[in-house]
Amino acid sequence: MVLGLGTGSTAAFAVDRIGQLLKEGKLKNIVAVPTSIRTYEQAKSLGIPLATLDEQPNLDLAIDGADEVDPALNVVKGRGGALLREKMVELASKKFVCIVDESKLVDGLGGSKDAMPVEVVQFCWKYNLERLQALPELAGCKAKLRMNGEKPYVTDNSNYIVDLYFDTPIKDSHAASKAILALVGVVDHGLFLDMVDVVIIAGSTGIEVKQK
Ligand SMILES: O=C(CO)[C@H](O)[C@H](O)COP(=O)(O)O
Repeated sequence: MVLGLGTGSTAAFAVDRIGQLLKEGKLKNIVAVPTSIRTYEQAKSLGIPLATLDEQPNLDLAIDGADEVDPALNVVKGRGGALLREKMVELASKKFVCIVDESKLVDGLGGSKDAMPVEVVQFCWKYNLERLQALPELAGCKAKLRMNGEKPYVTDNSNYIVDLYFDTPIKDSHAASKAILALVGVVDHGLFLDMVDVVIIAGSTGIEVKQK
């Protein structure tokens, strides 16, 4: 089985568990494609056999966390900065499972008031930040360059991230996705639309599984 390994504090538990099952001999014949350098290092330290997307372009299953989940199982991802590799790996997977806790559930994407990330090239990032903020499809959003201390945060792909903040949920996330991707210099965004097959939600009363 070819497995996509997500990034973030929740996905890290899944990666640990996969490593443990391999060690105990309860899981065999898997190869995993990590979605970030962080996850690559974690998986390597656990002895999980690894490959790149170039080597394994057809994945059976990808497991990852998410920042927001709407009722149609569309999600926001990328507050951990790994959105581009996550989207590439998860789109290449036959099945994509998200694991979240109930705090991630929203009525509409952008509704948590926290960041919806957009990965942009470093060249004239400010120009693109202003163009993102001015898109009618993102009406009223505030855009901020993600920082790492005094310096801009740099992704595994050597790009910057512009975080978008909304007062109210995005009206039409498909239109927003299209408009963002039409800006030259934008690499990708954290709207993962029509991608998730299953969401496993941990809540105070137990586990709930939602599927498409
Ligand atoms: O998209 C991601 C990283 O780019 C993460 O999956 C997302 O931010 C959720 O992280 P966490 O499980 O730590 O809340």
